[in-house]
Amino acid sequence: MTELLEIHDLRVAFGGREAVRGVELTVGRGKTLAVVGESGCGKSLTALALLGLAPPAAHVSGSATLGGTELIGRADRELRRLRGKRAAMIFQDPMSSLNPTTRIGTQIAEVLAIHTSLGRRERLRRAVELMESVGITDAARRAKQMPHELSGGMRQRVMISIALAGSPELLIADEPTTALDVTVQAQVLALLRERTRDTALLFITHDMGVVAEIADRVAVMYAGRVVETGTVRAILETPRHPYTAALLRSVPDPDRPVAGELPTIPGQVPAVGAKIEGCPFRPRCGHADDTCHTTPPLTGGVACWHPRTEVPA
Ligand SMILES: Nc1ncnc2c1ncn2[C@@H]1O[C@H](COP(=O)(O)OP(=O)(O)OP(=O)(O)O)[C@@H](O)[C@H]1O
Repeated sequence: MTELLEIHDLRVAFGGREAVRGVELTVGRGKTLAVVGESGCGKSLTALALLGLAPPAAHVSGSATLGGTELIGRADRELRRLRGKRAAMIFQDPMSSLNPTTRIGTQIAEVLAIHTSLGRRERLRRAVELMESVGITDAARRAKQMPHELSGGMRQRVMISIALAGSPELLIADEPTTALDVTVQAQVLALLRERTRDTALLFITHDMGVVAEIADRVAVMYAGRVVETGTVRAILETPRHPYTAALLRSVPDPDRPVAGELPTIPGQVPAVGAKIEGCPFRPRCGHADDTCHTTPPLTGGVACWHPRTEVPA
């Protein structure tokens, strides 16, 4: 059976310099895939490219199908129609998506105007209901407030309600809890888990604690490619790619990873557009040998010529 989202050889380049270098990913219906990797490895660009939201200077190629519909190369007009209805996205900073001078309730009602045939009064009533459904207390009063009058956690709840208003098949969340403090982060994650039971979720994060909390499967990205993919359990307990293992090394208990930043790995991620010969992790890898001068394909969930087979102690 085909998966809801199937990404094949996705590439994003700026003036011939590739930032995303042939991403392979799938997300099943109603499943949550966490995409992890160090800053700059192309996580956000991959997500933006799917919905036609990559910067205008970006050249996007390859294939991404949502329920069989090809997204790459589609006209802006068609992608606009698709966004919100079949796929929606929430970002780290809700202020960047909310209109600072419009009341919260009105903004939700505007989205409902696109997705439903409700009249104006019904839309406002439904907006308040949606706010209640994402745990916003005193919603009728808050609906009349401006975005800056709400806390970061409340604003993110509003964004989640807006994103889910059109009942999309796919929700993309790019570091949606990174800017929140730990308690609020846990509440927003719980809400996302609860509200996306029937929605496929592509969740971008650099926080392994969050991965264990939310995902069914994980894709690890490095230098614009997916280098390992597997179930949360397999990735956290028996990482096979040396990069994944390095990311996890400072996590004391794989069953209960600590929340926080990824540990730093000596060396640097190859720059955007840098010529990469063979395995992109080779210069930082303790297991590299001559074989690694040839690019390892992503076979059996891991792109490595020397995948680890042992269970880490
Ligand atoms: N408009 C642009 N022009 C040139 N390069 C860009 C542009 N936008 C992004 N890039 C480059 O593409 C690379 C990948 O960016 P992306 O935001 O996808 O990384 P990321 O993995 O999401 O990182 P982070 O976790 O920091 O958000 C970055 O190194 C960035 O500098």
